Amino acid sequence: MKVVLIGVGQAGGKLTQRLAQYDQKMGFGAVQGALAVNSAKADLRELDLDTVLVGQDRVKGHGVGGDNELGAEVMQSDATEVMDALDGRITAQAEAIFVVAGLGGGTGSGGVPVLARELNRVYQVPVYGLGVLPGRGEGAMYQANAGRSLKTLVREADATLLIDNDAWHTSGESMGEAFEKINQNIAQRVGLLFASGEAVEGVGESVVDSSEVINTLRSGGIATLGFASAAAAESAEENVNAVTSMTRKALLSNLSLPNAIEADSGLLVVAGQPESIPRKGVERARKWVEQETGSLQVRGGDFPLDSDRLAALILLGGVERSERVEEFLERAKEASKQTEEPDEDPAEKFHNDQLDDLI
Ligand SMILES: Nc1nc2c(ncn2[C@@H]2O[C@H](COP(=O)(O)OP(=O)(O)OP(=O)(O)O)[C@@H](O)[C@H]2O)c(=O)[nH]1
Repeated sequence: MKVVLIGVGQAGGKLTQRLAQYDQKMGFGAVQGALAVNSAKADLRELDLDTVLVGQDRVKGHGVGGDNELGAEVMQSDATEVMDALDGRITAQAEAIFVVAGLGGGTGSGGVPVLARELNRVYQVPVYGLGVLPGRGEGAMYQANAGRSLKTLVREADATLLIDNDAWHTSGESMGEAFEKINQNIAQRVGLLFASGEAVEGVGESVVDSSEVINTLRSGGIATLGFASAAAAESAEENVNAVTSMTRKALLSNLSLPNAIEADSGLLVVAGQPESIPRKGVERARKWVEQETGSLQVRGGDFPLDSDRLAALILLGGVERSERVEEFLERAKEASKQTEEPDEDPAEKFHNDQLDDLI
């Protein structure tokens, strides 16, 4: 899938750079363009990407200090500059645009929903969010910001792929130490998702194509991505168990939003040398994903990759009913009460007024 990436805020910029580098290193050619937008000049200077500084008149290049309402305002005021910088990058080949941000901060949190809305107005291709949720150990401001940002981004983007900062967090490790590992995990699995569906010479009909990624995300809402890999034996027959067991691992213990298994739609991609991918194993694993997710729309396909390993990539769409999302929204609502005036409305569901929309 040919994509254009726009990273907003510090985490958004870093992740966009990692994704572009991974795509280049692997020679996939899926990332067609990448841009970083921030209100903090110093964060942009560290990136090896084209950049746009927003909000200079309001914050003088110093960032919005975690104020995501201000983040949304500066993005709105400077939306024309950002859209101008994108001109010519979103070519006829681009199949999707991803706006990338840590949802707990200020610039990215406030800026991405605004940018998603602007992009959706102008471009025909789907606009997806790639959002990072703060870990449980991060402060109330991060949780509250992320709650409002997520709620608004889900409304404005065609779908939002979520990464939970606790997903690969091991005990004893600080959040800062964990970032490197998390970013690497994100670059690999999201990079493989972008690349699956790229045209490959002499492909068979079981090879996945970009429309399957787009169809899986068509239900909108929140999406998650699972990944696992295993050593491959040479013949496909010997790899049936490897495919089913790595599919189990990808879904049950390695989702970017852990335990968000109940889904509207799914896509299982098995990557590896084409002759080592067992048809029977992929079909068996795909059926198993259908049972586990309760979705009757689980697609399956191969991704030919020159590697001595096999990998399973599982994209799930429409996972917003999951406990993990509810648990996060509860946390965000509690944090909003702490950081703002108390709110007496006890409504508990996602589509309520307790977490105000940002825009
Ligand atoms: N996974 C990951 N998360 C990060 C990284 N850097 C920051 N975050 C998370 O992103 C949130 C903070 O967002 P930032 O991107 O730092 O903030 P910002 O958008 O630049 O906003 P301001 O600094 O307030 O202008 C927090 O929840 C962090 O946990 C990173 O490199 N990787």
